[in-house]
Amino acid sequence: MLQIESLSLSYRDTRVIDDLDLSIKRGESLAIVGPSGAGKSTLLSYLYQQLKQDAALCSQSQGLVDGLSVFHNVYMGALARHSAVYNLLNLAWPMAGRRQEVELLCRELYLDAPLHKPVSSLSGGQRQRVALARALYQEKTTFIGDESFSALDPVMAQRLLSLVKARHETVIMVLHDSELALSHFDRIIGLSDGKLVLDKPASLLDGEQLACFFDTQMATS
Ligand SMILES: Nc1ncnc2c1ncn2[C@@H]1O[C@H](COP(=O)(O)OP(=O)(O)OP(=O)(O)O)[C@@H](O)[C@H]1O
Repeated sequence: MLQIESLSLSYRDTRVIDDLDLSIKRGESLAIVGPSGAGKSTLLSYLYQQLKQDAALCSQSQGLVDGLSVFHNVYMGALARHSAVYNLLNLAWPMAGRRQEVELLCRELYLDAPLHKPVSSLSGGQRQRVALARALYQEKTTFIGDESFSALDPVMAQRLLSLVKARHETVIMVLHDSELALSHFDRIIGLSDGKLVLDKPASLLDGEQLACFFDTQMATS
């Protein structure tokens, strides 16, 4: 699906991704781990740029429009699937079918906030689920997520990850949770200072081998 060779990325004079080789196969679930500043988000946005025709991105910054409702924010995921006129009409006067779709999706994500509520009044975990719903509503074959579950408890994170995997052929995610990476992903890659220092099937790894890729575990070890 994607083959990257000798990739280097910089911000001004600072090298953030350094001489990285990576291939990703269709159908894989790939977790990206690494301490803060290792270059995970930079690599993820590069992957999205390469795959965006078929991929939905759920980024760390979320990109929600605070003044707009849950419905409007989620519906934005479908803008590319409809004509401009249809979108304008539907954003002004939401159609029953679209409302039902968004409502059902929110229910599947255990998001109990009313659809008309502005996202500015939601909790961090609710906002994260609105961003997730918008990405799922794009109905792409690949999901690219940057710490998409960081504001949720581990049980909820596992439920939502299962849902994301059921709806996408390929899943690529930056994770800050070694349990989740080990239990739900086929393959784990680890970054350190912009270099790819780990690339193994999750079945060959354990929590101890991953500890150095997580800031909290580094701080407590
Ligand atoms: N827009 C930017 N301008 C300048 N430097 C940046 C920018 N974005 C990221 N960087 C730098 O690039 C490096 C890697 O950042 P990146 O966000 O990719 O790391 P990360 O592994 O995702 O970190 P975190 O886990 O904290 O989100 C960091 O040193 C960061 O300061």
